[in-house]
Amino acid sequence: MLEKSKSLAQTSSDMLVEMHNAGVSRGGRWLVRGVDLSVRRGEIVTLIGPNGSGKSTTAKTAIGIIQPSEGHVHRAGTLRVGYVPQKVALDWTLPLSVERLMTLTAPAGRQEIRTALEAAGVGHLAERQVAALSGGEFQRALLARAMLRKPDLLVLDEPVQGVDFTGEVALYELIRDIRDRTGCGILMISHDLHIVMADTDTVICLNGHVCCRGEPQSVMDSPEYRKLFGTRAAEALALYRHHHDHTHLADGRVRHADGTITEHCHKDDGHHHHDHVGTEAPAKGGSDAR
Ligand SMILES: Nc1ncnc2c1ncn2[C@@H]1O[C@H](COP(=O)(O)OP(=O)(O)OP(=O)(O)O)[C@@H](O)[C@H]1O
Repeated sequence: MLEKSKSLAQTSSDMLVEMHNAGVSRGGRWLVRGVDLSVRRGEIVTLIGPNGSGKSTTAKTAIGIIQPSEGHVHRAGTLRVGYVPQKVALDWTLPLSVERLMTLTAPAGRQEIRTALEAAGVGHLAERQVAALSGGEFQRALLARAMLRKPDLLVLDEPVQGVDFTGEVALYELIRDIRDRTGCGILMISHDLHIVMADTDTVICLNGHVCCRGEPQSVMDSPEYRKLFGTRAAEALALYRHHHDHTHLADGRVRHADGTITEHCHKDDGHHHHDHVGTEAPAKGGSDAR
């Protein structure tokens, strides 16, 4: 198996990370395969997909925490990564202030910490115990910590987990502000199959492979949606739906719409007829079950 991960001077100066046909296998099983992905400076790329579809594995492979089992990952030579993982290992019974949380992974000066917390909208919580933070406040603190590294690439694994809808909209606005202010690229994993930030440049839907990709079109103008979530939410979020034209069998093989069964599927293998991205009616729907 090929194992390639390298920095290439030949990528354009804006290119932060590129994956070409990257796959990760463990114990004889492909966790994810055939991933093509790139994130440039100032770009927001969102990974969506059901649980276990390989989103975290893909993000970790992009930043070098995991080496690809096949394919290639190219990162800009001087790439600084800010990473907010899905799970943070904390002993919630121990006293830990927000300020101290900021220095658990790397040292940072007090002023620097204050500035980062202010920028994330939680400057007033520096002395607060982490266990006493709300879900949204905790995610903001983690974002502030990631920003301390002044990253070129910010990788956010489910940044709105445990956050209610209003908090989710506010967090997405903060993430967009961070991109606008710093010009960093953002690779984000969305916890929701259907809703992604309107500012996302590219949505990539994974299900062990790239099912489909494209731009989310922000057209949330249905009266029902606006009534439910408000006009502001409609401006901040976009709905992304897609159709599946194949089924993942229990043994890992793929049954296509035309009835054929293959070991794996790729978008150009001739079995797919309508991989696409579209903005549709706002009712949640579309299945991505294996
Ligand atoms: N080190 C590992 N060894 C074996 N299997 C693994 C390993 N890491 C992840 N997996 C499996 O790979 C699959 C993809 O996991 P991954 O965490 O990338 O999915 P995900 O899309 O991020 O899921 P979720 O939405 O639940 O967070 C899962 O079935 C998971 O159990």
